Amino acid sequence: MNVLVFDDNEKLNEAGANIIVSLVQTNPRAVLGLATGGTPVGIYEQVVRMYKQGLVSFRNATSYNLDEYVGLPEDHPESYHTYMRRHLFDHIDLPADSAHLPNGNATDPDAECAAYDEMIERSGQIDLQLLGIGHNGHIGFNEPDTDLVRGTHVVTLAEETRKANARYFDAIDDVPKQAITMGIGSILKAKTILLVVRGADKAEIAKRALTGPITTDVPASLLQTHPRLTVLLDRAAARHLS
Ligand SMILES: O=P(O)(O)OC[C@H]1O[C@](O)(CO)[C@@H](O)[C@@H]1O
Repeated sequence: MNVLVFDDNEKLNEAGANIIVSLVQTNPRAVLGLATGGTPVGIYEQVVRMYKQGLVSFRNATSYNLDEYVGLPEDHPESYHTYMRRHLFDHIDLPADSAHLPNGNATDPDAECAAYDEMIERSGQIDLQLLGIGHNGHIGFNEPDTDLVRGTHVVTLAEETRKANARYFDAIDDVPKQAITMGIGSILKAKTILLVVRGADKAEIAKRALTGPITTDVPASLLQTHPRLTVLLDRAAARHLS
């Protein structure tokens, strides 16, 4: 595990963006696993800046997002489809048909999940999976549980997750109760993983995830088993790590 701690969030964003951009520069056909939430916004800003400087092209790349809410229209301002367009896809040359997110409005969600896994498989697996972490240790929307699911699946969101994400909606009742998420197995199959953790409110879970026991109670703790994991933390999130 390669752990890097930053005093300055801009430097963290640049480091994260550099990892993504360097991968696509050396492998223009790279398969990127992308994340949403507050955590990666600054990294996407830096990726867009580097793209606009002509340093990289995503023309031949492919992306798969971790998750999408169930039942939210694709063009809802808080859908992850909209998020990705707003923060990244509208600003780079990644072809629209190469940018994949689960369809949270599929009439047959199980078939949608199976098809999503098959597509990732056909792309030859994810080269770099970008991840944030929930306060309860979720990655993607894999919530703490007695068992974790290997592939893409429909998940019922933990109340804590709905409360955390309520800041983006008018009211907590508007936050969807379910999502489609890539499973822990799909995440761990990525060739490299880039976990980003920011803020004092994530310090406790960062410590549990990175140094605590490997347990389904903290899904992110399974990342300790990955041979090529890089973690970027700001100083506040790293304060319980020695
Ligand atoms: O970055 P945030 O907004 O704290 O969210 C943490 C994680 O939870 C999710 O919202 C669920 O996938 C991720 O997008 C994110 O990485």
